[in-house]
Parts: sequence; structure tokens; C-alpha cells
Amino acid sequence: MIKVGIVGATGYVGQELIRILTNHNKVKIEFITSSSYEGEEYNNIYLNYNNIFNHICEEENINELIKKVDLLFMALPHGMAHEKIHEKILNKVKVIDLGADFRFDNIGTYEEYYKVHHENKKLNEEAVYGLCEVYKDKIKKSSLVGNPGCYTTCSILSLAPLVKNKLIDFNHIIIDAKSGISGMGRGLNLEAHYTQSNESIEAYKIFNHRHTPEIEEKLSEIGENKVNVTFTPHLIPMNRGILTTSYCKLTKDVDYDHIKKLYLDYYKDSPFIRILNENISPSTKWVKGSNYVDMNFFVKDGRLIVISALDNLVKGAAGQAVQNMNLIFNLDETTGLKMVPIFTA
Ligand SMILES: NC(=O)C1=CN([C@@H]2O[C@H](COP(=O)(O)OP(=O)(O)OC[C@H]3O[C@@H](n4cnc5c(N)ncnc54)[C@H](OP(=O)(O)O)[C@@H]3O)[C@@H](O)[C@H]2O)C=CC1
Ligand SMILES: CC(=O)N[C@@H](CCC(=O)OP(=O)(O)O)C(=O)O
Repeated sequence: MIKVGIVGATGYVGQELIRILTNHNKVKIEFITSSSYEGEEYNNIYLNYNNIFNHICEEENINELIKKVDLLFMALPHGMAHEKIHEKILNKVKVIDLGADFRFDNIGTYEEYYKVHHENKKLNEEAVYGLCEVYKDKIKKSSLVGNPGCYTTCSILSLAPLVKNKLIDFNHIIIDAKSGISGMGRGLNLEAHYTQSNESIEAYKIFNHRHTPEIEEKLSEIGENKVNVTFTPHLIPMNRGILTTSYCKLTKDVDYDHIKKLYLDYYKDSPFIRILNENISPSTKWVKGSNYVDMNFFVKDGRLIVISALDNLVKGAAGQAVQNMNLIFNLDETTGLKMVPIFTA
């Protein structure tokens, strides 16, 4: 059994980690931590765990707690893990950080966009970007994973086969992205109020969202040339889900079948990528609660639109983290992640 601990277990991502891990037959959750619910039973906070999971939230004493586990999931807000994770911890356990602290190769970009001074630059160099479909071999050998977020996962997976094969103009990529409200986390936030978010859709952080440089850094690496994206996120009134619509200019005269073959080849060893039948448009409702990413393309007159959908809390966070854990521990990457999407009729 792989023994794990979850730091920040009471957040939306922490909750989703527990939901997945309680159904994972190779994992035992040894401890969970919380700063506001120390001493409380988890099933009193999230009532879906009644008679299922009643661990008590412990104080966050990482140096002591790691003695009990093989792997630590960090599900804290950005800007915390880089201070808490150090070399001595990594000598004892593997770490998967679900925040942004270990996602960037260029730490200067992280510091600029997150307004945080990174305390552990050396460790950051050892960290591997946990986008399983692209960096699988590196992840298998890693001790510290920077788990990508929901928008970036959806955006990079949509475009990776195209930039890898240099089939699109690297300077003319527009990503129009939409997210459900749970992407903001569980904390109180005016924008998340029902009266502020219901019956409305709104773009935010236009031209300066912190996921833009992360998407550009990874796509540039995959395409071996600088990639620039115009990324515009929108908040929409639903609980879960990410939908990205990416607009590209083709550099070659190719048709739908050519592009489909390219994606099927690129993702041939990627069990969670589902390329839909021609003309079917991906929707968040068909991936909800699952680790799948649904994708399709539309081609006309040298223009290409790629549409992808995923569940922000699963493939965009906790599911991907478990997929990373499976890779690190040499398990089939789908272990514990084969759940069928929930159709909420
Ligand atoms: N929500 C999403 O769709 C996605 C989120 N992520 C990332 O995952 C991480 C967690 O996100 P999410 O679960 O949504 O966030 P939440 O706000 O829902 O949860 C945050 C967690 O961190 C704990 N926490 C907050 N402040 C502190 C503090 N000062 N000291 C110790 N613990 C603290 C909270 O514990 P408590 O309240 O019990 O003290 C809670 O368990 C973030 O880095 C986020 O960016 C990544 C991809 C998608
Ligand atoms: C709706 C909403 O607010 N979404 C968050 C992103 C959530 C996510 O992807 O988390 P990471 O920042 O860890 O990547 C945002 O736009 O900042």
C-alpha cells in the first residue's frame, strides 16, 4: 500500500483527492491536515463522507507527519508550498504540489506573476511539471511534482500536438477559456456569491492572467520555439468544468482527417484523452467527475478551432495528481481513476 498524507484536505481540491483516494485500492490515507478544522472529523465538514471517511483533521506539522507516509499531497493556496517543502522532506517522501509553486522552469516568471519570493529555487530545479500526457517519463523518475492547474491542463493538451508538429502559427493562438465557480476554491469571495455569478458570464484578468506565461512556457518547450498565446478566462455560472476554445492559423493545407490522425498518434498512450467523432463539440457535462479530457477540431479555410473540456477538480487538479502518483509508484496510470463521468440529468 502507498501511504499518503494530504495537507489542505478541507479545500475543494483536497475533498476531491479524498474522494478519489478512498476508492484507490493501492492507497491508504494516513493523515489529513487543516488550519481551521483541527480536531474535527472530516465527515462533519463534508457530509458526503458519512460512514465512509471520518479521519480527524490534524495540525499541519509536516516534519513529524511525513514519518507516517510515502507521499505528500500539498493542496494549499499558491505561495505556501515553496516555504514548507525542503530537501530533508524530499529525502524521505515524494511530494505532489497542487498549487503553482513548483510549476515554472523560469522562477522569475513565477515571482513576477504570483508576487511571491520563491524560497526554494534549488528544489524548483528538481521539480517536474506533472502534465502526465506530455512528461510521463520524467514524472516516473521524479520526487517533486508541480501539478498543473485546470486552465493550463486544458489549454496545453489542446495545442501540444499542433505545436510539436509545427502545424500552426506560433504567434496567432487565441485561447478562449471558461471555468465553473469551484475553480475559485472554497474560500469566501464576492465574485463567487450566487447573486454575483448566477445568470451572468464575465471575462477576467484580460491579458494578464497568471496561466498565460505557464501555457507559453510549456508550449514553447514542446514546440522548441517561442509560442505566444492570447488567453482570456471567463467565469460562468456552473459548479464544475473547464471548456477551452482555441483559435489557430494553420501553416499547411491540411484537413480534419490529417489533424485527427496527428492527435491520435500524439495521444496513443494517453488513456484519458478522448478525441470525439467528427462534428461533435466537447461539453463539460460529459466529463464531470472524471479524469477524461474530451477534444475535437474544426477546420475551415486555413483556420483551425480546437475545443476541449475537462473537470477542473479532477483532471484539472486531484485526478491528475493521483495519475502522477500512479506514475511515480509504477502503477497503471489509470488505477483508481476509471470512474465514469457523472451525468447529472
Ligand atoms: N479549485 C480548482 O479548480 C483548482 C485549484 N488548484 C489549486 O489547488 C490548490 C487548492 O485549491 P482549492 O482546494 O480550490 O482551494 P480552497 O480554498 O478550497 O482550499 C484551500 C485549502 O488550503 C487550506 N489553507 C488556506 N489557507 C491556509 C493557511 N494560511 N495555512 C494552512 N492552510 C491553509 C484550507 O484549509 P482550512 O480552511 O481548513 O484552514 C484548505 O484546506 C490551490 O493552490 C489552487 O490554485 C489547481 C487546479 C484547480
Ligand atoms: C475560476 C477561477 O478563479 N479559476 C482560477 C484558476 C484555478 C486553477 O486552475 O488553479 P491554479 O491557479 O492552481 O492553476 C483562476 O482563474 O485563478
